[in-house]
Amino acid sequence: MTILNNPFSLLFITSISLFLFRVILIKTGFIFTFKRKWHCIKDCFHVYQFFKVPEFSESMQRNQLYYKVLLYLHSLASLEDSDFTNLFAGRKPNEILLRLDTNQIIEDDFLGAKMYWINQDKNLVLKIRKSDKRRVLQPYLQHIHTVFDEFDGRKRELKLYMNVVDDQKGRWRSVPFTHPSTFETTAMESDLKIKVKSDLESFLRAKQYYHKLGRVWKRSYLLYGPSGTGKSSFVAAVANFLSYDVYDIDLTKVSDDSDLKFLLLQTTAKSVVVIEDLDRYLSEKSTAVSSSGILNFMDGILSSSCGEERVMVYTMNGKDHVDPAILRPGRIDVHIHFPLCDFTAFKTLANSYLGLKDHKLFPQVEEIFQNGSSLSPAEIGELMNANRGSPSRALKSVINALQTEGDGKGGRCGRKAVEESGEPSGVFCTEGANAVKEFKKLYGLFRVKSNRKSPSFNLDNDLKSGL
Ligand SMILES: Nc1ncnc2c1ncn2[C@@H]1O[C@H](COP(=O)(O)OP(=O)(O)OP(=O)(O)O)[C@@H](O)[C@H]1O
Ligand SMILES: [Mg+2]
Repeated sequence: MTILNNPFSLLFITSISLFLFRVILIKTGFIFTFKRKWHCIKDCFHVYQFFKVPEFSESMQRNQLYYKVLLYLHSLASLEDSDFTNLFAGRKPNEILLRLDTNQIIEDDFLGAKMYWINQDKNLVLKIRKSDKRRVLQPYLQHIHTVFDEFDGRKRELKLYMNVVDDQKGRWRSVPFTHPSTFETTAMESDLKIKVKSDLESFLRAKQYYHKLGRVWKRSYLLYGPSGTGKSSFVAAVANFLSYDVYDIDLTKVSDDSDLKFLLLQTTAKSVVVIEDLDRYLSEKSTAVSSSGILNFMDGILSSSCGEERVMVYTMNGKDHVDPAILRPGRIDVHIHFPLCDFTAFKTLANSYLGLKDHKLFPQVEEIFQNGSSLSPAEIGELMNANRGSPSRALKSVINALQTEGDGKGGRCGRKAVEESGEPSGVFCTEGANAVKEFKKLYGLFRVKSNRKSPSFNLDNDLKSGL
């Protein structure tokens, strides 16, 4: 009693009690529970309005706003305060990304109003006080657009989408697209490279132009040529050049023509949609999609509603056995031939793989190429890679491989030429030939060997610089 009568003791006990109470509040999470209850009580005195942003529209098209909002929410600091957050490894070393989990609520402040986002399965729901709605809703949505555009302006993380079978959450699965191929690393005629780049650049700027013409804002390319000539690498270079995502369609996983349409519907703008080895699918009939299904995919009415701002790419080993309807003028905008390696392509490869701009063996290589080439850039690149420790050895092994792997006649004749020149190249000759054979086995290159003598890259259709 005497202690309680003493004001100093009383003050001391009160301070200790308050301190302990604070510690309990903070350490136990009681304060969070209290805050939550308080919110519930406050909610009873406000009327809220809800706005749903679904991932897909009624016609199963992807809703761009959904992705914009999701990206915006992932940029908010308050994401860390959500009860349950997913953690993912980022692209940079040691980078960790936070991602909202389903049924979690994230808070945002805008112009003094509280905005709540609820992540439901395939929907994002905005909860906002009715009294704030008229004042803040429009500016808030505009703010989300601006943040997204700023983010998109910086180099965004590209994605590679692949179609899967029987998936409940949509037909596309994505992984980060990290293919390093660029136009600089692709060996092709420099004139052609410049034309393709300017065609893509003018396509990017031509939205109004296409619409004035009543055309869908898309551009399609057919890449054809033997295996290992850089068709797939070219697709990656296009995607990196445009900063577009890639949708790679595996036709064996498409159940019928309408399924193919459905897949196209689910692609997003700013993307490269690719069908690789189209000729093989059609000739082997390894897909349930018909030729007319492919034609509809290429230019069907569907593309007018969801084909905007897309680059479509089809690759083939050769055009010979393909339905002429697919190749008819006007259907695919640009045809690009990918030939076997020529001297120009060789020099680009030597520069990339060996850091060589010139070498005393170059004239010899050029002479061999003048008789026609028998190897693809992939094969020559692999020989250079295997001998990258010694540029001279790499070049000799390329020379020997070109001579040995020539069309029989070229092989014998070439080897003789080397032997006559007194070069100690017998070893390289065998090594080169074996290396190429091994490489061919590895990459399944023993298949089609058509178009062996393909003198240069060419565009079947002139690229229209006006577009
Ligand atoms: N023109 C080229 N320039 C630079 N590298 C090339 C070129 N062609 C092929 N390569 C190299 O060879 C490898 C295989 O090339 P790629 O997969 O692009 O060939 P492809 O034409 O798509 O073959 P396929 O018809 O078998 O699919 C790649 O790793 C690439 O680096
Ligand atoms: Mg390929």
